[in-house]
Amino acid sequence: MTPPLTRAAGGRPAAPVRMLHLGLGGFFRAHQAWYTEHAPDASRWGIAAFSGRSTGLVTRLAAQGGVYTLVTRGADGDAFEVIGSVTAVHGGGEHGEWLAYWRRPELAVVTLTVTEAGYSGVPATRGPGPGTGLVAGTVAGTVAGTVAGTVAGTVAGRLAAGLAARRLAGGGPVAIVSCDNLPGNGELTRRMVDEVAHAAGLRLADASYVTTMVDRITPYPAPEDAGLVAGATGRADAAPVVTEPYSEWVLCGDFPAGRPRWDDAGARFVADAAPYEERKLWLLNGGHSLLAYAGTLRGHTTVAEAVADPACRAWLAQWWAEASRHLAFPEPELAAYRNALLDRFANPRIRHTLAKIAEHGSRKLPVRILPVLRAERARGTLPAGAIRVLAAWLLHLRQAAPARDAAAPDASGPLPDAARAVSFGLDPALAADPALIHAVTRQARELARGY
Ligand SMILES: NC(=O)c1ccc[n+]([C@@H]2O[C@H](COP(=O)([O-])OP(=O)(O)OC[C@H]3O[C@@H](n4cnc5c(N)ncnc54)[C@H](O)[C@@H]3O)[C@@H](O)[C@H]2O)c1
Ligand SMILES: O=P(O)(O)OC[C@@H](O)[C@@H](O)[C@H](O)[C@H](O)CO
Repeated sequence: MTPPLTRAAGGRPAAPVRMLHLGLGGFFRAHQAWYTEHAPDASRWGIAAFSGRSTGLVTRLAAQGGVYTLVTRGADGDAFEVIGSVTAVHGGGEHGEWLAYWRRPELAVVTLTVTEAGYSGVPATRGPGPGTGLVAGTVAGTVAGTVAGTVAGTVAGRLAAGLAARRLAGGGPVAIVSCDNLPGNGELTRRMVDEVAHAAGLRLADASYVTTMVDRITPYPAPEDAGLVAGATGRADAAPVVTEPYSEWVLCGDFPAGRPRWDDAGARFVADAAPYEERKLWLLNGGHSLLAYAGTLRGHTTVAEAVADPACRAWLAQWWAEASRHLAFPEPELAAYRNALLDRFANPRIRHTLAKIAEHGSRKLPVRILPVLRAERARGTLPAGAIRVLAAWLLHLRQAAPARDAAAPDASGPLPDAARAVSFGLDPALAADPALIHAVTRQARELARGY
């Protein structure tokens, strides 16, 4: 029988907890935990990671002391590495433990990967922005209850409760680091926490909200991963993660209580993360969304399959040309970025499903596609690449069963009406642009007929 992977057998000694993480998924374990593992001071920086709600992964990881195998999957083979930076794992319902970590004076950094949905109600725009809509009596009541030790349902509520508990315990400032695919994610997090705290009348410990651009394609784990790891490493791991070789982390903000030396592991600290966020969100994530909707219409199920199709590649090139016009990088640098991206998308050994990427389009398209669409409309053009994404999404919403997106009800009925209603849901100004709605409708008809 294959012996199990444990901290004592195959791992390394656990580091003291000085970091908290919310959103114990695959990406956190392939990215932030990996950078921490590779920092030269890793032995001083342990992470306590909490799931959103589920406990399956928590149970499996806890049984092996938090360690797991990271499989780095290149086009020509796999590399296996045991990651030991996660010292403790908890289910999202363990609120007493959550608050106890916040009260520890040595806590310095809190990271988040809670998906776009974790920021629901907060418009994903830069700057102070309008009200977040999170201020409801129920939310305020929940936060107040959490401080007393009961259940908090939202990301903002959990953070506010933690900061309130820290203030009561006399703890110093911490850094809160959002690692989700949203522009200005640090400021966004600050707004939602402040609004909830204000509504609940909570006084919070000081926090620095760090904005980051994160990048490492990490598909949802597949059932066969565990067997593959056991065969290659001789250890039975119930919770391995498969990721691509490429990795990038750009951070902007202060760490008042210190941080691991992530820069020595390849992370970059910059004065303004916005250009990096835009490049990644528009070219990579926007490209993903295009393939997720238009590639699926052509019968593909993974990113690699879709980019092997000349029609999809041409659509991608068209979208990238439009987006690149509005990015703050020299064209040769963008060309190199796009070429590298094409190789990453084409990695045939990474099984990244289009169905997973297609989820929650109404949260994703506003940050991945709309800034480019608006900039193109402002210069009087009808950008075919961006319009194709909207048209393919519209068809996806009309076909998806069961509907997984809040916009699905708007997508029924005659196509022009559906195009207008779905566009209105993204941004009322789009629905008031007849040339655009006409172009989306025409493109949807063409896509529906098939190429
Ligand atoms: N997977 C990638 O390639 C990748 C790359 C860059 C960034 N990201 C970011 O990381 C996020 C997570 O990706 P993943 O692949 O780990 O997904 P995943 O589905 O494996 O994990 C998501 C985690 O977030 C938690 N979560 C979801 N909603 C929550 C909520 N409302 N409150 C608290 N926790 C919540 C879940 O419980 C789970 O632990 C993405 O949505 C994206 O924003 C992912
Ligand atoms: O994780 P999501 O759902 O926000 O988006 C799906 C993909 O576009 C995304 O996960 C990318 O693979 C990732 O952002 C690459 O760094």
